[in-house]
Amino acid sequence: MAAVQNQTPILPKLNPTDFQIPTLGECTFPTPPTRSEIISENERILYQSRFSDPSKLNPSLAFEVAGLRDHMFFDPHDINVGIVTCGGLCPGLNDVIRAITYSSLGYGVKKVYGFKFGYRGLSRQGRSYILLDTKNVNTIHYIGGSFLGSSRGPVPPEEMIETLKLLKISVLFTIGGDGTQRGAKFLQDKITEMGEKISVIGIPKTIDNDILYVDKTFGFDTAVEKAREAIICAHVEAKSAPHGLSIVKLMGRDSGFISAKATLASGDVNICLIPEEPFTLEALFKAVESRLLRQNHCVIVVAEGAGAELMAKIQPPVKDASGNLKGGDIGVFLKEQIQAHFKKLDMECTTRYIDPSYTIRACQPNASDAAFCEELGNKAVNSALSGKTGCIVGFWNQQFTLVPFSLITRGRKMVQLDEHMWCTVKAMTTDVTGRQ
Ligand SMILES: Nc1ncnc2c1ncn2[C@@H]1O[C@H](COP(=O)(O)OP(=O)(O)O)[C@@H](O)[C@H]1O
Ligand SMILES: O=P(O)(O)OC[C@H]1O[C@](O)(COP(=O)(O)O)[C@@H](O)[C@@H]1O
Ligand SMILES: [Mg+2]
Repeated sequence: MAAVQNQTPILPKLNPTDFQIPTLGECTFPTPPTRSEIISENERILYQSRFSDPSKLNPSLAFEVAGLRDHMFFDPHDINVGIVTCGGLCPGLNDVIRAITYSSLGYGVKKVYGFKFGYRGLSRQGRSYILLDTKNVNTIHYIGGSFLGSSRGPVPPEEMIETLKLLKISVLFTIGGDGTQRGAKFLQDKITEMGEKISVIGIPKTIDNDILYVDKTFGFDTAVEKAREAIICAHVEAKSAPHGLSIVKLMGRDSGFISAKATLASGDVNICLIPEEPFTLEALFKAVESRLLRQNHCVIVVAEGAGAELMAKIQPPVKDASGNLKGGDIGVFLKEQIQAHFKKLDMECTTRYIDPSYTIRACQPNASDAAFCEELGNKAVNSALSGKTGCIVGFWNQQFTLVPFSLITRGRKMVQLDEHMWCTVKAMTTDVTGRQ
């Protein structure tokens, strides 16, 4: 097998201090009787759970546990909290908003502010919010999207702090992806510099599942489920036409997890293209051609960030408002290139192009994601009341963790070309890297 490239710093040099969560100070308020599990401050979740030599296992490389402590830093009856959702939509946003609202009010928090349209709602010019209560969030989990709206684009941390202080907000929950948590880190650094006692707790959101040190983000399972439905339809279309070719484009700017997982889940994909593994058009044409001649149909799944090097030759990538690089439409490009190729060959190829991107991320979460969101929201509130700050509530080895902003903002999680999941995809599909 050709040497694989490993883009993600999955096992970078980590120090025990990298896992330390900042706290606002001593917890002096006894936690009221609660149904929530009380976490001892010393409990940890090992970073490395798989090993061959136990003597080399370093137990100080471990995550703090998300959840309630026996004492609280904040007296909930004295504080207001805020919630903001930023970046692209993701199934489950409303479920997390609802869980945080219910949990906060359950502890007796005075007011829950929901900021409108991302960080913009915390800015001086665009300041906009609504008070959340059990009535107005009661049924928001029945639908997708964000009840608060979302946006991309920066806001100076000074302006956000001004808003937080004006509304006497002691905790801000930042629901968003890597960009949001970078912004949250910026904000929390400024809060520390100014000596303010405001906690910033992130809840990682992204259908792309590209957050470092988090096994799975909410909405990802739903996105895979929806992507699989699209692939099944694409397969039906391809099989029903002479020399039928279906191309399904899925989201995934830098990481191809949705495409890879949906390929595994459907079993109907013949070629899977992700940003992490370059491919050549020549190898792709050859693979489609031989598949059509042998089996009469072919299904290609392509993540939006795949073939970035090919696309860059046609049109340089542009930046979105948050600074994320976006290339041209790889799905449309492939459709046109393949059609032109078969025209030249004078070979029939009935091409269908399916792009379910926005329908996948705007939908209601599935049951498993909805339950996950409920727990994430509760863990976020519990951790914030315990004086934790500067971290997200993560999920690692089936446990809810606290992961410092400084750790998750080191990069983006990507598919490792030698990991079992991708190797299984490769075994089920045709290689078009041009290396074989
Ligand atoms: N390095 C950064 N510093 C400060 N704010 C950032 C940074 N990166 C992103 N943001 C802000 O976070 C928000 C969401 O980021 P974005 O990348 O669009 O989505 P996501 O959080 O889903 O990755 C935007 O308002 C963006 O301006
Ligand atoms: O149309 P938009 O808002 O730029 O969203 C598209 C982006 O959303 C995503 O699905 C998720 O990205 P974020 O989690 O960073 O918001 C990307 O894969 C995709 O490029
Ligand atoms: Mg992002």
